[in-house]
Amino acid sequence: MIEVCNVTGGYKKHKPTVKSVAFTVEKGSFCTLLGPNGSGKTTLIRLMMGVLPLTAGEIKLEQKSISAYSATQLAQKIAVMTQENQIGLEFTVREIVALGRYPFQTKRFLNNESPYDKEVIERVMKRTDVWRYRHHSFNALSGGEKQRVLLAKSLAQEPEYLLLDEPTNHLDVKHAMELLHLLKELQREENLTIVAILHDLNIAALFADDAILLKDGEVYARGIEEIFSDQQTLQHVYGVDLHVLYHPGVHKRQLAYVPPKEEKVLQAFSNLYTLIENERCLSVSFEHSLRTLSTGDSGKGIHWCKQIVQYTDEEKSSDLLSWSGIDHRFTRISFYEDGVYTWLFLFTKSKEQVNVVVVTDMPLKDESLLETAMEVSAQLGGLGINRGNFAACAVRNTDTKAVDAKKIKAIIKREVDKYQLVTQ
Ligand SMILES: Nc1ncnc2c1ncn2[C@@H]1O[C@H](COP(=O)(O)OP(=O)(O)OP(=O)(O)O)[C@@H](O)[C@H]1O
Repeated sequence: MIEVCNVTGGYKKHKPTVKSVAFTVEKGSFCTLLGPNGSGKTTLIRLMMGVLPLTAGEIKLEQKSISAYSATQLAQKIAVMTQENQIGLEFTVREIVALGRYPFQTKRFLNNESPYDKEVIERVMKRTDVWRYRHHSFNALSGGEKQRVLLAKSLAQEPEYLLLDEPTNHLDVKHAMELLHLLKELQREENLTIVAILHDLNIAALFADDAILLKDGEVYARGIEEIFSDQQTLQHVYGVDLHVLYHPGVHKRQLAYVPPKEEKVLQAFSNLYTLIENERCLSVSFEHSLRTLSTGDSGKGIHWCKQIVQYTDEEKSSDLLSWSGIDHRFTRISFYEDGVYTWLFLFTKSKEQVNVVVVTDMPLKDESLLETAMEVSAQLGGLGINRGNFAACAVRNTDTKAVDAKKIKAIIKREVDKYQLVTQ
């Protein structure tokens, strides 16, 4: 266990970079240090390693102050992987990794490797996928390759604790995921305790068990669940607009960053779509993708959609929102304008079911699209009509204005009632 007890310190005595930071890293856990550039993450790692002096507080490793450990004793327990990407002398990759065995060697010479040292060096190089570069010069490697060599050097120390400063820096997505998987394996198999500075918040949310969020050298928030469920905290600390989402495949949260909004002049509603009605189909297509909720044969769910096609024959299309088997005799296309917003309704019939497409420039967010779908379903059901396929498209997927649910209900009722007359 590592205990960071009210630690203050940095580069200037009277202006500390890290201020009264306190947290505990449990043995065998994976804790990530988060925070924007300059928030003090690297400085905190340096303070934890005793590289920088503390002005106040204490760092304890297994209940004992780190100042009570000798440098060798500490190196036998903790390995640190920093961002030192340039090494002055010409070392081969293997020589760099072999430096990790230094704390265990009694005679401190490079060629004093025991058979066990050799075995460890080979094992960690293979595990980090750098064995094939063993005879290459370290300085001639790419940034990502160097990063993996530095990890191999840290692992060669066979540490119980591993402190990593941006380990995925320079790594492509495959190598970043592999490195994190490897760390998780080591955590599981060897009970390795990991403290890692991570800039990629989505990677942090996927792999870490615990998190400390720093802002201006102080702990602003802590805990994976607490930090990643709170959109406002992350927006405030990082100063970017983002959404917190659930990962579709695993029980984790992920972030979707929102680009700065472009000032767009909203076009007249009639210029936003193209309607085609011919023997083969009824198609509505949009110049830009619209936020769409649908139950079509293809393109089910909430997504962005550029075209909805309803075929008269049993045709199917997999790359756009479509359904088939409509009877043109029962098609009704109508508009509703309330002076501010416009609604386009397409009613069609296939077999004994009524399909509905609703397009509007009213700013509807996803919840309102869902409410629209439920309202259409309820209204049709109330009239004893079987609901078939459905799509609701919003020109603007925003939440800036509260949507008047009563008004939507009244518009849908009016249009469904009118359609009922067509089917009779
Ligand atoms: N050697 C140094 N001497 C003086 N000030 C330093 C030194 N290293 C860092 N600082 C300052 O300390 C503050 C915190 O830096 P630190 O590197 O700890 O932040 P960080 O959170 O790791 O940032 P990043 O995400 O950019 O790596 C910054 O304002 C930085 O300018």
